[in-house]
Amino acid sequence: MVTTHNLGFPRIGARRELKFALESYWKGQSSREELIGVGAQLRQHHWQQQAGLDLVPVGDFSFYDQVLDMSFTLGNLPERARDYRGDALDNYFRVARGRSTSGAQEHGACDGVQAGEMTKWFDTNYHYIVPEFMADTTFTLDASRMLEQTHQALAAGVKAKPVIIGPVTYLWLGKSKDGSDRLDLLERLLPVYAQLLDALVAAGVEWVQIDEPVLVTELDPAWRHALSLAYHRLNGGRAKLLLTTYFGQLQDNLHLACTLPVAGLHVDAINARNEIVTLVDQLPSHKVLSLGVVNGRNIWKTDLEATLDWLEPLHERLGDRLWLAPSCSLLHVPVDLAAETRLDSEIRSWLAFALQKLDELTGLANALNQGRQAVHETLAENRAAIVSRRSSTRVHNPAVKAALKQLDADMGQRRSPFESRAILQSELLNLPAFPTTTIGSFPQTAQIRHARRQHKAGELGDDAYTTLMREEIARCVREQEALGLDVLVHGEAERNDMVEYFGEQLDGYAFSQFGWVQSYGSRCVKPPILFGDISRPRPMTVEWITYAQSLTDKPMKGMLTGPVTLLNWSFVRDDQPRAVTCRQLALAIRAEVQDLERAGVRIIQIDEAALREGLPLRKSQWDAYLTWAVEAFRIAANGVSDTTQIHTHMCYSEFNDIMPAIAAMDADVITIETSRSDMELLDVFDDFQYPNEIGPGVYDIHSPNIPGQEHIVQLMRKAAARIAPERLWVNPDCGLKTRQWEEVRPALRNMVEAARALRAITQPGPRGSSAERTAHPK
Ligand SMILES: Nc1nc2c(c(=O)[nH]1)N[C@@H](CNc1ccc(C(=O)N[C@@H](CCC(=O)N[C@@H](CCC(=O)N[C@@H](CCC(=O)O)C(=O)O)C(=O)O)C(=O)O)cc1)CN2
Ligand code: MET
Ligand SMILES: [Zn+2]
Repeated sequence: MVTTHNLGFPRIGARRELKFALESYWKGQSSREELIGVGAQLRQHHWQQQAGLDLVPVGDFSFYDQVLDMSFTLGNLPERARDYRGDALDNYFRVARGRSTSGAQEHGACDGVQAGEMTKWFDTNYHYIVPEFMADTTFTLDASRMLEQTHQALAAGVKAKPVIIGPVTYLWLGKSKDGSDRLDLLERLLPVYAQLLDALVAAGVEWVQIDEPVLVTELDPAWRHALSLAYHRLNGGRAKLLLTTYFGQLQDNLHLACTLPVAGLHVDAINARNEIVTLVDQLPSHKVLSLGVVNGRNIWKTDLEATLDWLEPLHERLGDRLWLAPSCSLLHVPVDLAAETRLDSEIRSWLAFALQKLDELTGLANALNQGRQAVHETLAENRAAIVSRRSSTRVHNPAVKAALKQLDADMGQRRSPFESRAILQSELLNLPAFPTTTIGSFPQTAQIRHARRQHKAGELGDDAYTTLMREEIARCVREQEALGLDVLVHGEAERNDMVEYFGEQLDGYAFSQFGWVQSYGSRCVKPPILFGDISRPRPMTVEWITYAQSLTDKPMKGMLTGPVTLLNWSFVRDDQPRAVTCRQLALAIRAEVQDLERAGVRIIQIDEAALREGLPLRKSQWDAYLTWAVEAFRIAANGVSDTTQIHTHMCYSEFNDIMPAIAAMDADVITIETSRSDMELLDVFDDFQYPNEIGPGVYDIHSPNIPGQEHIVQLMRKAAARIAPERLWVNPDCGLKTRQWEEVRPALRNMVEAARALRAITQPGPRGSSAERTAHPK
């Protein structure tokens, strides 16, 4: 019999129950017990929903992040959080979210602490809390969370398979704080893992899923050796280990993955389909092979018959050793398609969310165990959906395909080089030195969200909604004028999200009502569903921006999301290369850029926050990706005259290995995150002689702390030591939507004051002047 199992279930809840419970607890509106109760109920419910499987994941639930959970399990708290005497859950949230000292003083305790760094989980839009290491880091087991959840599951009759992050991936995900080698900690880490595995077996489980997704990345010999050492050491215990990889191919780690001494191996059979036959050949005959045959990263139905055509011969060879699962944890997809009553029924028939994906898995297993005849109805229904999607006129739009054919290289080319553009733009815009601006969004207040919800529910008419949003924009403009900012934004009040908002307005996109996916902590996104050829039926932002511009004499930035970010943060079609989809998006955004220019908008920002995120996990594939991604941005951005200033924004700062691509985007101004790194990350712009203008973030918007004016001046002076001052802008790290006005106001006031102070102490040359001295990289 084929065994079915799942690698992880979306824990936020079908109605985001966990999000609301967390936020209410954080605001002090509900008790610790209530929060813990919601967690227990969600787990129970999710196990019930997975009861049709042979093995169900346990320990995949988390109150904030599974990597932070692992840090607590291993006793690896950041030094600054170690001797906290308060409640353990409270300490966990302190590390996850940070706590400002000023806030703490209100409670009469000094429990302020800096948040752990957050970074993206492989190539997903999920963000984890980075483990921190030092040469003297030691580990001690705290198995309480894993054991409680395991006991809860076993008591409820769940066929529990605990899930943990493997030791090598755990080290790989973390950062050394003192420059020491993380791998030196492996010897200290392994005994704690051995204890944890023993404790789980003692609790009554047979299998443990141990995730080592590092196996799909390029590993140097030291990391491969670490894997070998780790699993030879852990092999002595009684737990049956299912070594689990996902998100890619094993390639040159394939042999290693096959030979590590474990009881079973899980691989992503969506991304690594071409490796499976080799794997079956090489895998020792006592091992189980779990194939991830249902895509855990998208929302399309699996082609069941094609999958069976491929699986049946493998089943014949492997027999009971064959297990089936989704390709990765279902954390990255929404819970239940059944809730989506408003989706167009044709499009809906093509989709599968987490619960539907598990049904597909059971269907496949039944077909293998009992023959296709046993599930012929399921197969017929599935076939109809697959055929309908393949041939639907909703998917294919000849006009879009024709426009794509018309694309030529000139479309991605500005008319003049940056040096000439900078001079023209500076004459026209007449900005002071160190111009101040923000990244786009201002606080999304409860009133704004509430109004949008009422509008969506039909309780608030279009006109009333527009009026409310205009009022919010007007308020935002007034606030910025009062602060004395130089380049204003409209504040993005009318946008639910920077990606979904555009998805809702483009043809070729569908969107769900409840398709939430966790992005970090309690924050979720509802990725729109890109199912067909993309076109823009009408301008999307022009009215809002021209309204905002009409309220002020200061320049108003147009604000768009770029094609690469729309692609990477949507669920996209799998029936054509991503590069092609991206080019279609680029054409739609290009038309919007040109409409904004025509409407008199002189500065247009095109956010590419997810450009780096889309980098393939293997460096050998970076060039190909960057080539089409940069080309798409250039098509979107460069259809304007020299006098229009193009900005782009990226909310990260590690550009070291992609600098030529960043320069090739040729944006007039790029705003980036740098405040936490003390401007050191600008070295690469200096080394590379990046020629265009840069706004290094001086205000860490992820922290509740308000940056002082002095601090900002210091940061900017450090920036000016690396970048010619006439090419510098002053701005926050990212948008302000998750912050409160009470925090934003004083922070921006200090930022504007800092820019004024800078102007008094530094007199930069005219804009465009230093650019002439540096060679253009292309
Ligand atoms: N797509 C995307 N990815 C991204 C980012 C991003 O901004 N967008 N930023 C980076 C960090 N990730 C983030 C992800 C989400 C949020 C965020 O703020 N999400 C919001 C939801 C945003 C949203 O879509 N809001 C909707 C729905 C709001 C809502 O929940 N309304 C309530 C009702 C409220 C009321 O009636 O008062 C409801 O429907 O129940 C809207 O504004 O319309 C949240 O989780 O709280 C922030 C950062 C990286 N990845
Ligand atoms: N313009 C967007 C904002 O300010 C950019 C965000 S990048 C995640 O929110
Ligand atoms: Zn950002």
